[in-house]
Amino acid sequence: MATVTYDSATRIYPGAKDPAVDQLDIDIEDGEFLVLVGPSGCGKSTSLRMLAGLEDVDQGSIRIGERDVTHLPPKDRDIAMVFQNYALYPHMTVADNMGFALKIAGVNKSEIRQKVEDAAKILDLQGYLDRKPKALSGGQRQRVAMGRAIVREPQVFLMDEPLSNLDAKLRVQTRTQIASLQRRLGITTVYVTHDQVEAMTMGDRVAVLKDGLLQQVDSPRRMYDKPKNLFVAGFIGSPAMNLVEVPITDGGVKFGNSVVPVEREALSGASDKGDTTVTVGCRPEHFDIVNGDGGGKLDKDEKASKSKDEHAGLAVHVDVVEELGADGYVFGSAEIGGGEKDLVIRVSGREVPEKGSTIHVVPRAGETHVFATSSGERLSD
Ligand SMILES: Nc1ncnc2c1ncn2[C@@H]1O[C@H](COP(=O)(O)OP(=O)(O)OP(=O)(O)O)[C@@H](O)[C@H]1O
Repeated sequence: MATVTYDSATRIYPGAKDPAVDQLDIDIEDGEFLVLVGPSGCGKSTSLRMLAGLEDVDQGSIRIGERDVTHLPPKDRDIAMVFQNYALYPHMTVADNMGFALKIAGVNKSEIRQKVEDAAKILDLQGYLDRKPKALSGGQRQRVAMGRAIVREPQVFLMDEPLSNLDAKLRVQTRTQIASLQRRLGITTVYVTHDQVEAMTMGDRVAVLKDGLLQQVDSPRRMYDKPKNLFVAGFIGSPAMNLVEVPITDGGVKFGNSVVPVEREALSGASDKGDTTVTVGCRPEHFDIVNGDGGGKLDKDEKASKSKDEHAGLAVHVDVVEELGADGYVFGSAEIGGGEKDLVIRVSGREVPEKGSTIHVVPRAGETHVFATSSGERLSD
């Protein structure tokens, strides 16, 4: 087991103008499950391949534990990689596939057999050791690829989209299995995915990349609750956070009729930069329906007592309703900051409003986010 340190690690592909990975700094703890996530082309595979030794590091360095591995060949790094396509040898049995790296390393036959059987037990592959990969399901092949990594008992696991060839249901099952297996083995793991749900459900911490630049590295909870900038706010969460540009006014920031508290210094910081607007964010589940229309949450007495709030509510015209069973999502539009803005609002699956109706909502106190419109940086706490 070991820590992994990216220290200003940079990769510039020959002939490229901009770095594919630009001064990446991440300290990964011993035994940690770190997920690299971001849109296509953001540099996550390159970052992983730099750690694997499959891509040059042009500036900066990478360490595994105390060892500087920046210029070591892959075989000397004590890592095991699980690829997207599994890269199993079709002519070898499952057992031979799993034990191949140990055979090359000169480990004796009985020890290899023991390690393969131990890994097969963990992965529920005992009954398949004599089969060839073509006689396995996608999920079983994926487990063989995992098994091949496990038998090597490496210091670090590297995984590049290992679930992308599985269907949606199996992907959900397998991600839970991989996450719990990793926790059991306690081996430091770096995992690449473009799927933010996968990132949030599997990682101890998540690192979001964009255009080769690290945007934020944090626990899934913090990433969701306190996105550092507009990009992370829009990327993490599904459906995405509602982000609306509104004018800066003296009393703070107005979202419909609700005033969103922002520290005075943060606002003056934004206006010092010449910004006349800020961007306010509110997640779909952080709106309260205040008039009961369509929301139906409030009984008559409550409605009467809430009558004051009705005036505070933002009128949202319901364009489309997506019913997902437990939840429903209202896709609507509202007038905010002098313009018509699209909004997504989560409602209870049993109380979805009619398409074409109007509901009134207020962003829940303490659940709004404020970002500088020009730089995208977070202004609110
Ligand atoms: N061998 C290469 N030669 C030149 N440019 C490359 C090479 N490999 C990747 N790139 C470029 O580097 C950038 C980062 O690529 P990378 O594969 O790391 O992205 P990614 O985030 O893993 O994307 P994806 O999710 O699509 O796999 C991209 O702009 C890509 O076009």
